[in-house]
Amino acid sequence: MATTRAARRTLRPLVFSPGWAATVALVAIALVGLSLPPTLQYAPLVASALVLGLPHGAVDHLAVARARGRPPDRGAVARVVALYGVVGGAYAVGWFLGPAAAFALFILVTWFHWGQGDLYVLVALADADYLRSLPQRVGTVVVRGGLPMLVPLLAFPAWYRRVAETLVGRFAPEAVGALAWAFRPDVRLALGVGYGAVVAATLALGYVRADDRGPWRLDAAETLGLVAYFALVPPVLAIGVYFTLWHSLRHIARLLLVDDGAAAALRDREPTAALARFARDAFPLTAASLALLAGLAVVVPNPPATVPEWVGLYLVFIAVVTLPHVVVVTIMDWEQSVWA
Ligand SMILES: CC1=C(/C=C/C(C)=C/C=C/C(C)=C/C=O)C(C)(C)CCC1
Ligand SMILES: [Fe+2]
Repeated sequence: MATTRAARRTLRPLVFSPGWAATVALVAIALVGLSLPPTLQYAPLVASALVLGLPHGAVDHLAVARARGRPPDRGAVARVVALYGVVGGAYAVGWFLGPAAAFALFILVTWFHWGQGDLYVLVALADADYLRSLPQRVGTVVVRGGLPMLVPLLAFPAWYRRVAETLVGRFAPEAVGALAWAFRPDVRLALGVGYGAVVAATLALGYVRADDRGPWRLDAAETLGLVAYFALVPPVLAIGVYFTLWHSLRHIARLLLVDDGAAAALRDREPTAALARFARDAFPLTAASLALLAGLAVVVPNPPATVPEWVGLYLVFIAVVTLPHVVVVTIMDWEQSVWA
């Protein structure tokens, strides 16, 4: 991977510490039995529309060319815009036609995408060379993506169902019934047992194959720490913090490393200058996204009226842009040999 050591060294503490600090703090708060007021629980997800969250995808139009080591020209930008129009547009129509299926797809796509984001960090920033084979890397994606997408279903099924209802309810409230099976205790038990087996097998194989145990220990500590986090912290708060300070921050670090100007700033130990470049690149499409979100609020059958309903609609919007975003990130994975 053609990223210089100096740039990675500047980046590493900035990438890992905020996510760790926030997860440890929220686990501690949960363990002492405190619960944050609902407004505060929604705050990180609301803030993600402006800070880190939405912006992390708003440079996709530049990211593919940069990952290929080329300056993004008009053609490259136009191709990504077309990808968003076609793939995102089709999926948006899908939400109107079959909102329950669209929700299930959202969960599966996020599972893959948040898993692939962590796989990149392990390989590129944490030197996880014990991940030697494709099955191990697939296992790692299943494990890492399952932390935010499956653990809350096991620990907080009522919350999970309520969020599903709020998303699906913008289109057809009764359609959520089609998902009832996923919340049954026997289904959740089976999912939990199967997932636990994949976690144990993936970590055990990594342990055996690790020459240097340091990166493996980091992987295991993050995995088990996030199991505790998603099992104890109420899901809307947990996902909001994870989306911004974990997934998005890590992806932004990846974007800085493929932007020559930002990488040079990182080599000079000027992370603020690197971040300023990112903010400038991300601003136009973040603003455009918020305008599209406002448009979506007008055309859905049941426009949002409360904060949770607005958050539900925001998540539908995120779902729609995440599908093309995953295509972009998967091409980056390919260019950067993340899977092999
Ligand atoms: C809020 C929330 C949920 C779903 C959140 C999702 C699916 C977010 C996806 C965000 C993406 C894909 C961002 C882009 O990278 C759950 C799990 C239903 C549980 C209850 C709280
Ligand atoms: Fe992402």
